[in-house]
Amino acid sequence: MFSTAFLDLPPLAHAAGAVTLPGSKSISNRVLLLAAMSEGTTTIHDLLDSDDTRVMLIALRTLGCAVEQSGAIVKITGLGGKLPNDSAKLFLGNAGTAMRPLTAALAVVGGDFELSGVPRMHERPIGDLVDALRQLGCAIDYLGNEGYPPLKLGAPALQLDAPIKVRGDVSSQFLTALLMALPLVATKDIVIEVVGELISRPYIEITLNLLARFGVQVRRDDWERFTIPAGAKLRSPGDIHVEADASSASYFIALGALSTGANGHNGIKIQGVGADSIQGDIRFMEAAQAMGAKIESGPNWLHIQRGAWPLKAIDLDCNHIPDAAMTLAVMALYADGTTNLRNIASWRVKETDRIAAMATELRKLGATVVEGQDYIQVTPPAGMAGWKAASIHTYDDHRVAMCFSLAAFNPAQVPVRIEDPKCVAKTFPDYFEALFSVATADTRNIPVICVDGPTASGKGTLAAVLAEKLGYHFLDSGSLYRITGLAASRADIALEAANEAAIVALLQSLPIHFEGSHIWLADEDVSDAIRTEEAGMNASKVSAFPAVRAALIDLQRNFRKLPGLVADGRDMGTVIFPEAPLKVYLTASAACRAERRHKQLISKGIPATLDDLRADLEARDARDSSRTVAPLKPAQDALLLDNSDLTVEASVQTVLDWWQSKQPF
Ligand SMILES: Nc1ncnc2c1ncn2[C@@H]1O[C@H](COP(=O)(O)OP(=O)(O)OP(=O)(O)O)[C@@H](O)[C@H]1O
Ligand SMILES: Nc1ccn([C@H]2C[C@H](O)[C@@H](COP(=O)(O)O)O2)c(=O)n1
Repeated sequence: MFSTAFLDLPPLAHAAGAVTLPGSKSISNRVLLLAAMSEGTTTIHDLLDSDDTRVMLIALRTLGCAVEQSGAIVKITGLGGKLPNDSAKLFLGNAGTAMRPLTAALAVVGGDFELSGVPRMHERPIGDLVDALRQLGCAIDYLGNEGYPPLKLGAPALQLDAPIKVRGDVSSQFLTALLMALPLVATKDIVIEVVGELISRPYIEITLNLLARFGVQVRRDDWERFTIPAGAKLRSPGDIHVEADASSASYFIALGALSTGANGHNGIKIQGVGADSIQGDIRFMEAAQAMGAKIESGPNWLHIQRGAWPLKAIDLDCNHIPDAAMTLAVMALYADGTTNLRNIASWRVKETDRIAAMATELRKLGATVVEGQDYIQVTPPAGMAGWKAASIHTYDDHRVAMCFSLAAFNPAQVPVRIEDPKCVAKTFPDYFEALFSVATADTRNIPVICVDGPTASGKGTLAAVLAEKLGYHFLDSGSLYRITGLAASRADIALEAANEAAIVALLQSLPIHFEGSHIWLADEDVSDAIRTEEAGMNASKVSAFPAVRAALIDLQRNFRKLPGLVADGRDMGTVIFPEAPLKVYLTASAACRAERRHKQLISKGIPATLDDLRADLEARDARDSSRTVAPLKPAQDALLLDNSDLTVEASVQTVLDWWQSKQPF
């Protein structure tokens, strides 16, 4: 997951390949609650691991439910509707799929409970559910604003005779919550009557479908009256598999519709969900097809290719696909006219006011947007010149972050900044990794920051922090020369010009691989072995051989991958990435560098003297600067930074400021 303050997406060119999507949030949290409240043990496969499922799991454990987790398999020992802990405070983050159903289940079972969430959760209405539960005799008080969480629940005095009326036109989660809770107390037939037109019906279908899997057949009369039969009991189905999330699939369906192929592949294959999914958002497929996507489907998979181009503008009632419809609003940027998405009032009470958020952010990109209480109309930017690079505010809303990533395919090739990318953790923590696994950019558009300079100037330290802050890959090019020197020494090959060809042959056979900050040679972690002063000097010697340098060029350039790269070394800016948009030449006085290296070695328990270290590093710099090929020197367009009197933090901030000054947002 990208936990950076922002993630800059360079203009993306193509996309092709396969993605396996995480489990559905709606199914995951429903299954967790049903499993916890049922009799028997349920083994849940492919459960979504995200913020919203995590708060549900914590809540269930707090209530005394036994939960065993091993990877994507979770085993729940059901409580059969009886809670070992009937007094608890539950924090439910911003998970509507936890807050609403848990409120209903705990209110009917009874106890002393407090349910709260993040500030936005306390702005999301729950009054209609509370009103319905109070009709049943549940004891519920508001601890903050009337109609909103946090809530306090007490012991109920249940009256099950009269039909329970619940509004269906604000959120279908209220009805879902009642449907899942009432089997816990169904000593007689319990009737629920929906007041107002029921929105988001497909989510109710998921609920009914899953209740049936847990042994409860709800009788439905149209979409107005639901009866939980007397004697209904939740019983574990044993094993249950969670489908991949159809709302998450919408981004990759859109991607297939937008992009041309790459690497000899055409289209996007989505694994884990097919056209016969029980999730309502799968009908996003139809909307995407109406806009031009070509879609094939099989058991648990979809394959999407670009069809009509530009996409066709549509006018659609999106009530049945409220979440996935946000993706249509971004696809509308690539359409041949104005797209009108109607009947989406529920967007206003989701993670944020999604109509306002989408309108604001689409306008930043150059679109013309008209918004109403329950609709949004999007007209694409006028021609290439109409597109603007934009920093997209994401409102702590995962779907805003994910759908706006698609704007990076704009024909004007302007970059898009996604603020707070970690908000995708709500449903799809590795969304951007999945995107980068299928998307490609023109290599020249993938940003590289080069940090070159003499020994112990702090290049590695600076470059690693920059990479972490920007979410970029990191290339420690010196490590490649160090490994080469180490391997040659171990093979008893003297580091002399006469052995250049033998050293290159050895280098080409080396099974080097990188894992985070660790470097492996076959199955040996050589991260420490290559860090000695001797290894540094040996690296300097082998790095003077032109054939060794040539053999390492492609390997280094292959580090230039989405979303970007920070590379440190001696010739990053002059030879390996000469067209990099930012080149930093980092220096510090020899005395200062010797002192830093001295401290570094002493702190690792390695004995060293200051004078020897200074002599060594000056000898190394002299060799590195005087060699014939790719000598150490600043690139002509490098910015010089002497950090003798700067802290690491100050150096990092200086370079980040330089980087920001080059961005269009
Ligand atoms: N601005 C700074 N102020 C103080 N100490 C620093 C600064 N930058 C780096 N250091 C420290 O200096 C030491 C050497 O830094 P680092 O290993 O990053 O240098 P380098 O240029 O990558 O070295 P080499 O070329 O040998 O790989 C480290 O202990 C690091 O913490
Ligand atoms: N791009 C590079 C990186 C490193 N080298 C050589 C010269 C250095 O003395 C040696 C070790 O580098 P370090 O790990 O200390 O950064 O490797 C080079 O020639 N070109």
